[in-house]
Amino acid sequence: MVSCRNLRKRYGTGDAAVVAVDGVSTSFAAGEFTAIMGPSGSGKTTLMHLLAGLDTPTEGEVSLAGTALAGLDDRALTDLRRDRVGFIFQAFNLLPTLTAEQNIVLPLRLAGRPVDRDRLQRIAASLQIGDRLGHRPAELSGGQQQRVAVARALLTEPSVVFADEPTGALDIATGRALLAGLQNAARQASQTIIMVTHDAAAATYADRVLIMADGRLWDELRAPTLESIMSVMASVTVTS
Ligand SMILES: Nc1ncnc2c1ncn2[C@@H]1O[C@H](COP(=O)(O)OP(=O)(O)OP(=O)(O)O)[C@@H](O)[C@H]1O
Repeated sequence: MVSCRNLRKRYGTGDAAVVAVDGVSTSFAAGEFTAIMGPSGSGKTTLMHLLAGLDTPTEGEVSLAGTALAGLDDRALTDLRRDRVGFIFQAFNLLPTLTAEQNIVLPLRLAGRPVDRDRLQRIAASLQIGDRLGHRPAELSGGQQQRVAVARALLTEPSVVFADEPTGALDIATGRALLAGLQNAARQASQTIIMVTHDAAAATYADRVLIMADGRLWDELRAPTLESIMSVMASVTVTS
């Protein structure tokens, strides 16, 4: 569903240049839930942005939902993202003048697609924001805003969902509900989930964990457990 080959991203030039992603090749199957882990600065967010077409690689290729991103103009890329991709990022990008519910249904409205009210209610209830739907973002806590962004990403049933630290601002119970929701989206709706996290407990919800170090893939775990993740993370050495 998503794949990349020899992906490289360099920021800046000369002495100030930073190679954030340094030759990554991997793929993410339909219905697979992958967590990306690694030390701060190891390139996790940059890799995710490249895979999502939010940033352009210095070298290498990305294919998203069967389409090579390099061949797309801005308009085609925007259409592909709107139709096939959901985002759960740290910046929730909620529109301040709209209510939570209006924010959640906005992508469907923009695409001219009908809103399944039952599904909306189910997703909102599972994320524990069912009683906050009439509120504007400024009237919601950070964690509630995050869950509104998650509901917005899941409602359209995109083929691929990118999540950047989705449990960061949540209490443990709500975080688990969110992770179980992502796991269900992968298992039941065959959505491909790609999640960056620092939280090993969160990563155990994934089918596999990619561990990055210095912009490269350091290791890959299938059917990860807390123990196996902690063990690999402890083995990561950072050279720069
Ligand atoms: N726009 C940018 N311009 C210059 N350097 C950047 C830019 N974005 C990221 N970097 C650098 O690229 C490297 C990888 O950053 P990235 O944000 O991908 O890491 P990360 O693993 O997601 O880190 P964290 O866990 O701290 O969020 C870092 O050294 C960072 O300083």
